[in-house]
Amino acid sequence: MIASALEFERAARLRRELEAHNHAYYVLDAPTIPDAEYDRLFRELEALERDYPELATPDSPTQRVGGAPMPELAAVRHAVPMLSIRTETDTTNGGVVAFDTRVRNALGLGSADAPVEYLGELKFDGLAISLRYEHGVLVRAATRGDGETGEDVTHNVRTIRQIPLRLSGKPPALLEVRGEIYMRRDDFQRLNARQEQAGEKLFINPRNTAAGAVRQLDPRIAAKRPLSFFAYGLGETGDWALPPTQAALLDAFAAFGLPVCEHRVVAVGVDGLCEFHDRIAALRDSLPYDIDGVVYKVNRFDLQRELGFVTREPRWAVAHKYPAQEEITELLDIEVQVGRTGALTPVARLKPVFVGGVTVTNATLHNEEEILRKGVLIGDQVIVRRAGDVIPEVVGPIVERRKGGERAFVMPTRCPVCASHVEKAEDEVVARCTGGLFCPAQRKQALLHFAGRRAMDIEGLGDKLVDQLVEAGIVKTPADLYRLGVLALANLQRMAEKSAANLLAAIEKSRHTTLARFIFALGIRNVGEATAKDLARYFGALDALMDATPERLVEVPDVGPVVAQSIAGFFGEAHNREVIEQLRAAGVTWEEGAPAAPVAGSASGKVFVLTGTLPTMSRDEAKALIEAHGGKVSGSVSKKTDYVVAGAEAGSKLAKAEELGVAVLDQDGLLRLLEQG
Ligand SMILES: NC(=O)c1ccc[n+]([C@@H]2O[C@H](COP(=O)([O-])OP(=O)(O)OC[C@H]3O[C@@H](n4cnc5c(N)ncnc54)[C@H](O)[C@@H]3O)[C@@H](O)[C@H]2O)c1
Ligand SMILES: [Zn+2]
Repeated sequence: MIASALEFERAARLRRELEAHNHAYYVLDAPTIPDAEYDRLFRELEALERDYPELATPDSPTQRVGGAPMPELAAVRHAVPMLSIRTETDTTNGGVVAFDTRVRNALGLGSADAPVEYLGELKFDGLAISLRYEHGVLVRAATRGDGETGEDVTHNVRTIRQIPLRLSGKPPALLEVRGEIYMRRDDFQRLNARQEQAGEKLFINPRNTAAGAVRQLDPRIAAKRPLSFFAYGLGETGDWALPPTQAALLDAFAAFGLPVCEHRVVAVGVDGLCEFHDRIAALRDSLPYDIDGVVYKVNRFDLQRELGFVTREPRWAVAHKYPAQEEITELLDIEVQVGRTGALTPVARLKPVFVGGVTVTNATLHNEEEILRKGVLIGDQVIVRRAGDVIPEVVGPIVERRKGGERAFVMPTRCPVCASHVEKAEDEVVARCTGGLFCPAQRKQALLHFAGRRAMDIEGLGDKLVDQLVEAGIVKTPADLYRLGVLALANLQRMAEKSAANLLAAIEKSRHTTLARFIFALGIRNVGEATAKDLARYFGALDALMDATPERLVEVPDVGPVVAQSIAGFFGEAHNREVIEQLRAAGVTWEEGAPAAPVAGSASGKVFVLTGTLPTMSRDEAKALIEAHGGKVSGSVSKKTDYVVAGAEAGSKLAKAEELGVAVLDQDGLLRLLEQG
């Protein structure tokens, strides 16, 4: 066949694209498409070049390994080139049969000859490295580069604890060990958690993070990235009398103190390889690191030598890949889910995609900031990753594939479940629905909290019962509890008449409570039992609390701006007020008193901060004394602080007071002030 202009152009285009992807992957360590997509393009070009040999060029990506070395790093020539491995595309056992047949034919074996012995290994998803040991001492580490010339990365590799600087046992005078540097999945997650905390860019996946770390110019950066290593092959070996097989070589490596993966098996013929393939496939998710497949190698070195090489790969090895852990799909929409505590979580709705062995249709995006950080737009082509038993995630968009119709996600200002307003505290990343008492998404949580022992104390209203009551639609808000009858309860599964009567009695008993318990029972965010008590004491009556402004609320002892905002936000939501009215109408009562008389004491209206150890008073005693004189004690020093009371070993708060010019008192000074006013 003669290639038409169409095929000619397609091949040229594929070469250009693959070239650009090689650069992004091998040189920048920042690929923009998943490996699976790259492999599809690569195979398309291979097929074109096979069908139309005149399209093949000597510089085609199908003819070469890796990418150009970085000029900033010193070049290292590999005496024994670092090759690629042919990937068997047939994902069934056909691939194994084809490989075994090729090997047998090349070795001139007939059907009467014994099956070939192979070594099955894992195909680690990391970065190939060549370690040169002279007289047992690590003298140089080099990347693969373009296979002929790599980069000197000794300075970084020395920081990897798993790579011995000196071999143990009786190593030969010269030994080049080849292997894979990779990052464990848990190390990767911890690293990203640290990045997130520091507000820094998240890494995409373990492979590119490992490769990026090894190719840093500054070894201090590499030292901070937790890297691991497995040895699996040989470069230059001088006059070392080689072990006879790959299996024996790996044992020798282990004896030298080099890490060797435990999952390796001598497999006899096609059946042995298939068994290994299936066993590892079942194990893959539970391995602590990513693998993209298994590798089969002819075990005997004399046979390997006989088989030799083609352009970029040995004839004696083949890789069998597993389903990709990263794939491309379309981000159809971003929906918002409301959790039990009212947290709003954006969830990516994806065009179904097969990745990591399962079909994925949605993935969490955690929060709004995460979406901004990843830069994904609704309608984008995105990379989806599912590795191990980690939940699927959207890695990022493929920006080059945007068509212009994509749109940004906007966090709703109303809860998508109950339409209450949504609030996001200044120092929080999570947005929340404020309709705690009313929101169906938060119903179960709200009821359980309401019925809790330290709240309304409704005995017998636990997890299972709340589930049933909510799922049967019998109870929607706490107020509905007080309208329950025996009839409704009798319809529930496994509810005996006796326990129904007991529950109703417990509900009845809870009808009369205290204001503090009632406030706590409402489940206002950041309002615990102690704060509820303070609020009850300070305001005396519920209406006064409900109408208090944030400015007024911060006057309550121990209530800061964040708590004040939660309280005001909660009562600002009309739905919550409705439920409170219903509770009152249902006969829930408590004693109300007068608001705590503002203590017209000597410290009235003044804000104090306590720090260090006072000579005779505990911190609680000092606080009680200040409050008894009408003062307020706050936890941190600001411009609003009137006095800092400093004892022995006062720390940063004292320094801050001095910096802001706030008056500083010792214990005597405090006592004098409170006495005299
Ligand atoms: N996403 C992109 O843009 C992009 C671009 C270029 C390459 N790639 C990916 O890179 C890979 C191609 O690179 P390649 O030429 O290195 O081929 P390869 O990764 O498929 O196979 C060769 C490599 O396998 C590794 N390996 C792991 N375990 C091994 C073992 N037990 N024994 C021997 N070797 C082992 C070695 O590092 C070796 O260099 C493909 O997976 C491709 O998808 C992706
Ligand atoms: Zn809601």
